[in-house]
Formats: sequence, structure tokens, C-alpha cells
Amino acid sequence: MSSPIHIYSEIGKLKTVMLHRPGKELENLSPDILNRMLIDDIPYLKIAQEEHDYFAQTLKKQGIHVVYLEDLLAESLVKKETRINFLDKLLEESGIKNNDPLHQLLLEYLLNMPPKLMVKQVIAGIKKSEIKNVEPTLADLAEDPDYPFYMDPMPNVYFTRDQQAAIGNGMTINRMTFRARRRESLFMKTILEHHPDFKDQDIPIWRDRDTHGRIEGGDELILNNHVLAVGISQRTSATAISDLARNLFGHSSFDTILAIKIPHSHAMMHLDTVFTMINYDQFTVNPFILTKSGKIDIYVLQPDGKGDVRITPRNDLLAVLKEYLHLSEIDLIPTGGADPIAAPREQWNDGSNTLAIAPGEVVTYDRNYVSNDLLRKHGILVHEVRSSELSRGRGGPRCMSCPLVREDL
Ligand SMILES: NC(=[NH2+])NCCC[C@H](N)C(=O)O
Repeated sequence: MSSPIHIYSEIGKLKTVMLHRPGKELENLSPDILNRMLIDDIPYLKIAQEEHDYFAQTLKKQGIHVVYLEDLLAESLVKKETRINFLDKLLEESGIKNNDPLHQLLLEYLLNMPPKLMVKQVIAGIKKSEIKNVEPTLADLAEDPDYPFYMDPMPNVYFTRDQQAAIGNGMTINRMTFRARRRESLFMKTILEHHPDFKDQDIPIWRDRDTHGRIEGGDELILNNHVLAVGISQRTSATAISDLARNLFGHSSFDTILAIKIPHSHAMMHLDTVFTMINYDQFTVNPFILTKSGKIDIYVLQPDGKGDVRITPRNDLLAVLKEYLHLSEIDLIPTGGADPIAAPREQWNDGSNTLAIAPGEVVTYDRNYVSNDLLRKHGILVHEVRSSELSRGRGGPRCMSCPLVREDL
């Protein structure tokens, strides 16, 4: 079997992609926890699911093999011992320690379910009303007696781009920034270790979820078979990027990381909310991440020939892309046509967050019509998907997809 992980570009014809169809976790959102859950409004689940099915169908119509995270995870948890170990870890990371009587109660509750239902349940969260005969803890009594959950929902799982990233024939299993998302990367770790299609394939882990230093897949772009662009962002630290460089250089085909510093904000939480590669020499870019003179802080990381990493500061995105991608011309297509009102509006609704499914062929949100029209004017084939509810989670088509296999260019 060829490797189940093969990603050496952002634009090679997409062959296999992992998605998560939003479930009851979105119904378990309430206004008072939205901010902590990194979600900007409560999506209408029924419509969000219809929109996600349309997204999946759009990919399938192009011959792309769509796999679902919850299926892969359930198929990894067939053995009871594996389920127990997975749940012990998940409960611990949910703040329910092994010595807490509640830990055993929830473990039994979940083990009584078939694996698929159990996976859906842990993503949806566990409400106090679902568990009988529990002695209230001091926290239940004294701190927040009305809090409805024993295990918080995970409403961001449908952004399968972020918990992990395929780089070459390996993956980073990401230590995510905020508590609301940190448990999610346990899923791919479990799949790689226990799923029959992955566990015996010697898939390199370029960085694991226990290593200090936050990193998320929205910041990890594979520009070609030896150059990455990684955002220094609200979600990915310089420490993590330096660590990733040391792990990749000399152990993979990758020898260059363009570390691009972007504003640290929720609207621009990842590099892929402001910059994506959509063709051999074409990119979407949110013009407002560049200074008035078109500058931006970039740090080029490469092997220094002595076993460490050389850092070269640069500030001209166009020049850096031309130099390191060996291109004579670069087409930076501005989100919203750089209009002072349309650009921020469409960036907020992920107009830069395009998913390339082949060179010059992308999937975008239909609501970003100014950006979509401009992409077409630049010769890009655009497949539009509906997004009224999905976009309330503050992510777009690239966010909602984890490419596992692309054809080489
Ligand atoms: N690759 C991306 N841009 N992901 C968007 C993730 C959105 C999610 N609500 C979060 O804040 O984490």
C-alpha cells in the first residue's frame, strides 16, 4: 500500500481528505460559552449539516476520496483496552482525574456505547443531566452549580485542518493553543497509533502534541516538496516553528521554512485566513497584513550546515516567494479586491481561506462573491459552497479539510 499520508504541495490534485460533519456539539453551544469555545455565533445545526454535506459532495464530484474523522477514530477503537486508554486520557484532559469517582462513572457510561456512538458523544460533550447518581463535588456546589456539562463539547472539530497537519509522508500532531481545542489532537494521535490503515505505515511524527510550544494546522502551508510557509500567529509560536524546522531538516525533503508573522487576532488566528496558495504562481492574500509599503516580517529558516538552523530576516513577501519558489512572476490576488469594506468583510468570512483541489482549481464560500469574481478574472476555476451557518465558526473550506493525499506536481 502506498503511504496513507502524502502531501508535498498545497495545490497537487487532492486525492484523499479528512472531514468532520458537525454534530450535536454545535447544539451544546450557549451564548455564555461562545467566546471560550472560539465560536462567534451558534450555527443552526440542521443547515450547517446540509452545508457540510454540500461541501463533501462538491469534493466527491471531483473524484476526491472523503473520509470522516469520526469513522477513522471509531475504527481505531475496536479493542476495549484501546477504548479504555483513550477515554482515560480524554477524561484526564477534560479535567476529570483518575482519582475522581466521576472519572469511573463517565468511563462506564461511554464504554457501554458502540465506538461510533462513543466518538460522537465525546465530541458533543456530556451533560450532567445524562449521568445519574453522582455525588455533587465541591466545585458543583460552591463554584458553578448551574454549569450543565461534566465534559465540555468540542464545537471546533469540524475544522479538521488544525488539530494535525500532513507534511510530506508524516504529520504534526498539534499542541493547540486554547483549552477549548487542546483535546482534539488526541483523535489523530489515536488514529495513527491504532487504525489498521495507518498504524503499521511508519508515519513520521514531525512534532507531537506533548511537546512544549503551540502550533495549529491553519498555520502550516506546504508550498512545495521542500518549502513550507508557517504563520507566527495567535495560534503558532516561534518556539514551535524552530522545533519543527529542527525535526524536518535532514529528516525529510523539507529544507526551508518561511515563518510569516501575522497579526495576533481571532479574525486572523491562522496564516490560512490571510494567505493561501492556489496555483503554481498564484496566491490569495489579505492586503491588510502588508504595511503600506507592502512589507511583512518573514524569517527564512534553513539548515546552517552545522546541525542547527540559520535564520534570515526578510520583509518582501513577493521577493521571498519568487526567490524560494524559483518563480519569475507571482500573482497575489487580494481578498475582496482590496476594497476597504469588502476586503475586511470577506476576510472575516474566510474569503482568503480557499481550498485548492488542483492547480488553479479551488473551493470557496459562496458568500465571498467579490473575492470569487476576482479569482475567476485571474483564471481560477472556483467551486462555491454554501456557508451561512458553517462560517459562524470562523473557518472556511481550507479550515474544514485535512488533506491526507495529493498527487505530486
Ligand atoms: N485553519 C483555520 N483558519 N481554522 C479556523 C478555526 C476556527 C475555530 N473557531 C478556532 O478559533 O480555532
